Amino acid sequence: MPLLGCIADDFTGATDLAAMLVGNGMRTVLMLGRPKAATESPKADAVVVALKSRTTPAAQAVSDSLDALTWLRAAGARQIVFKYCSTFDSTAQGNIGPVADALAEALETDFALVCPAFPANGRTVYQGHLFVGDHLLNESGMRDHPLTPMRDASVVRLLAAQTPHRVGLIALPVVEAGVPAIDEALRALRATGVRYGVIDALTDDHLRTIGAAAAGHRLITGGSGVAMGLPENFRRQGLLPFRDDSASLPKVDGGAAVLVGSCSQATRQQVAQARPHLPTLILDPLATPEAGALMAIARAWIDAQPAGAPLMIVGSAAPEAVAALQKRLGAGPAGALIETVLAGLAEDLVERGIRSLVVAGGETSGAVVSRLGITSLRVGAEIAPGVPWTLADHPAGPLRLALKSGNFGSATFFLEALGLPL
Ligand SMILES: Nc1ncnc2c1ncn2[C@@H]1O[C@H](COP(=O)(O)OP(=O)(O)O)[C@@H](O)[C@H]1O
Ligand SMILES: O=C(O)[C@@H](O)C(=O)COP(=O)(O)O
Repeated sequence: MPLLGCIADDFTGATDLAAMLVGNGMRTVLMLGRPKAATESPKADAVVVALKSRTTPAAQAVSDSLDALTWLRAAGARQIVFKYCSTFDSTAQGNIGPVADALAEALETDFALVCPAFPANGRTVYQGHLFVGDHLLNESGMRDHPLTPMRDASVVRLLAAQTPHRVGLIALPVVEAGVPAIDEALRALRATGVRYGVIDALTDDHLRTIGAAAAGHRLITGGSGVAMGLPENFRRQGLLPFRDDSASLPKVDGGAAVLVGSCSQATRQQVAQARPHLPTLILDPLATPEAGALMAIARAWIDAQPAGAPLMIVGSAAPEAVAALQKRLGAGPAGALIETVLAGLAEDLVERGIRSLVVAGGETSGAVVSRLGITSLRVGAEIAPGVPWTLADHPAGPLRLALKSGNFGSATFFLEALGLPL
């Protein structure tokens, strides 16, 4: 019976969180999409349900999240984590606020922490402001995200625009003063009717303290960083044994491919580094803005590549090219076009014997995994912080998948993932 139940708003975010839990000694199963009511509870210490609810209409995101919550509670989860992006990816309407509101109400709690910090990947929160490396969120590449452009760095303000409830701040000195000081600050916030406490965190030590302070919380919201300290709470209660076997996965034979849908600066750098080492197709959706025709071009290219050699297919582009396609098709349809094409190509590649797929982009990963009909993943060791290899059952045989958040990984990530010389 799982101790911890998690609801992630996209698929890469779910693998990130699962990697964090595995790395901290919890056996973790990842369920892709809303589990059917009759789905048996997996034998795991933690279950992460991966939704594609970050950019769906808010009502859909709420209903999917509530369904996941119902299933997780029936499975026995004692505490719930709502995982969103460490860059707080959302729009002015949601979906973080509406989903958090609905989960809090269903769990009958009047308070939840809001902790997007993930220092291992450069996300820190100070005075409630989110930094990506040494830039404020709104001055980072997230400013130009195709679906969720982030134009403010104040997490308090961003969340306040998405919920009718009050949002407060637990500032760094309180976190540094330790668990009793955090408890005291939370009591004070609750007493004034604050529903959400954005909490500062700059280091893993801060996250572990925050995790300890959240031991009794029914609902915790944040990036994967906030989960770092949670396994220890269960260990302290004698509910979780020490485990050191959580990350090993069996070997998988077959070819490898990289599919890129993320337009983030980090991913575009990774493409630039990998391109000289990998046969690469850069899709041109502006020239061919139709899924069937774009796929036909890509299929012909795939068929012309040497059998067994790893390859890379790139749908993403620089901000000007993204803006041009969005102007022509609309932002939603432009994103859907690239997602549809990459997901269709993933299916083709698996048919052609590819067994390891590296997919860059959260929405893109969701589209690929859904198209492949995969419903659960075993989570293995990390290639880079927040990006583990995972193993999936597929009718063609076991598949290795690395679902990479657009922003994660060093410039050589694709080469590292494929085991190519750097
Ligand atoms: N050339 C392009 N023009 C417009 N949208 C694109 C282009 N390439 C990719 N996209 C879309 O951008 C979105 C990127 O989001 P996502 O896959 O979640 O990446 P990230 O992890 O960086 O957020 C996807 O919907 C993808 O289809
Ligand atoms: O928290 C994070 O940064 C990631 O886990 C995440 O959610 C990734 O989202 P994408 O950047 O859309 O892949």
